[in-house]
Formats: sequence, C-alpha cells, structure tokens
Amino acid sequence: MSKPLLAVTDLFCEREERILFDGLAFSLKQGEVMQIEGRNGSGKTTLLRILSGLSAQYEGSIEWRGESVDNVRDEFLADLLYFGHQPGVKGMLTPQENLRWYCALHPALQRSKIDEALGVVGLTGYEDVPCHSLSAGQNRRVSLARLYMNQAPLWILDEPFTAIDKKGVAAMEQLLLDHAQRGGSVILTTHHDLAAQQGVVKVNLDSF
Ligand SMILES: Nc1ncnc2c1ncn2[C@@H]1O[C@H](COP(=O)(O)OP(=O)(O)OP(=O)(O)O)[C@@H](O)[C@H]1O
Repeated sequence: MSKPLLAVTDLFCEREERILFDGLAFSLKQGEVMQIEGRNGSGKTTLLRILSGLSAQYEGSIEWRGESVDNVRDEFLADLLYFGHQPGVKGMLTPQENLRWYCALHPALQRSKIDEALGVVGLTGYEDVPCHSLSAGQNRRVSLARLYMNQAPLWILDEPFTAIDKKGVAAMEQLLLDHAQRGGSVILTTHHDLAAQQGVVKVNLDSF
C-alpha cells in the first residue's frame, strides 16, 4: 500500500488554556480533497497554519511522504501552496502586477499564464485597475488566480470561497477537483456546502 502524502497523528493544540483538539489523527492521500469542518473557533485556521509550517505551537506528529516534516521542511514547503484567510493582494498594485509579483516569488510559475489566469477568474478588463478600487470578491479572485498558475502537489486553502459569488464558487470547486484528478491534493476549510460531496473526505474538529 502506498504511503500517505500527509499523516497527522495524535495532534494536540491549545490556545489561551483552551484545548482546540486532542488526539487529532488523519491521513491525506495523493489525489484526495479533504475538508476540515467545525464550528467557529474550533481551530480550523489554527490547524491549517500548523500544517503549513506557520505555527509550531502543537504537540504530536506530522509526516510528509513518510518523514517528519521537521526533517524535510524545505522539500515540504516547496511542494506546498498555502492560501490564507486574507487575500494577500496588494491594493496599490493592479491584478496583473500582483500576479507578476507572485511569479517573482515563485520562479516555477509561468508569467505567460497571468492573463489567462485573470481571464479564467473573470477579471478580463480589470487587469490594469489598482486592486484598492476593486470589490472584495474581485480581490479574492485576484488571489485565487494564483491557483490556476500553481501545480504544487499540496494546496492548503483557508476559506478560499469567501466573498466569491455562486458561479465563482462552482468554478473554484471544479478547479480543486481537476487538481485532485491530476494527482494533486487539497486540504480546505469552507463554510460553503460543497456541491461535489462525493470524493471529498471530511474531518470534523468538533469530534476531537
Ligand atoms: N495566536 C493566537 N493566540 C491566542 N488565541 C488564538 C490564536 N489563534 C487562534 N486563537 C484562538 O483559537 C481559537 C480557534 O481559532 P481559529 O481561527 O483556528 O478557529 P476557526 O475554526 O478557524 O474559526 P472560524 O470558523 O471562525 O474561522 C479561537 O478561540 C481563537 O481565539
């Protein structure tokens, strides 16, 4: 049997003397989409930050391709795209400039795909408009355009559909499924009901 891509065992995390989860365990295989569920404040963002290496305030084991993430940190980070709660878009820059800046940070990405990615997320005609004068949903779309340019094996996405309209959510869901079909894996949180329930593995933090 093939090793899981990501294996979490006996994870414990507390914040402000409140236990968020204890004994949390799950594994993610290649090509799997996993939705982390739980009530507000249950620790979903905290968990995603731990999994992405942004927080070390936990106990337990996290393995990437069978090795402790502590031992393969560089390889793990190179294989990861983390999409945080905030859109991470610079208001003074245009959508095109934001994506150019993103490409400069991640040389594996193709600058030639920027216009295509902006087109796919419905921002044709807005390429040169400063992001501070775009709507919340449009700013979120600038951020989501990065997913169309990134084939990292693991996507960790925190509330990627916030402020996105229904049609946009459907397109994004399809993008996640396409990524999984190509052998990528996805861990996400969302308060949206995903249309594609089949094939989505769920982990509910309220149970831990
Ligand atoms: N850096 C921190 N310091 C102190 N407490 C924190 C910190 N980060 C998170 N918390 C607390 O941990 C709990 C879990 O927060 P978290 O943002 O992970 O929840 P969530 O499940 O993502 O919530 P939501 O569904 O509302 O987005 C909250 O009670 C929060 O106040």
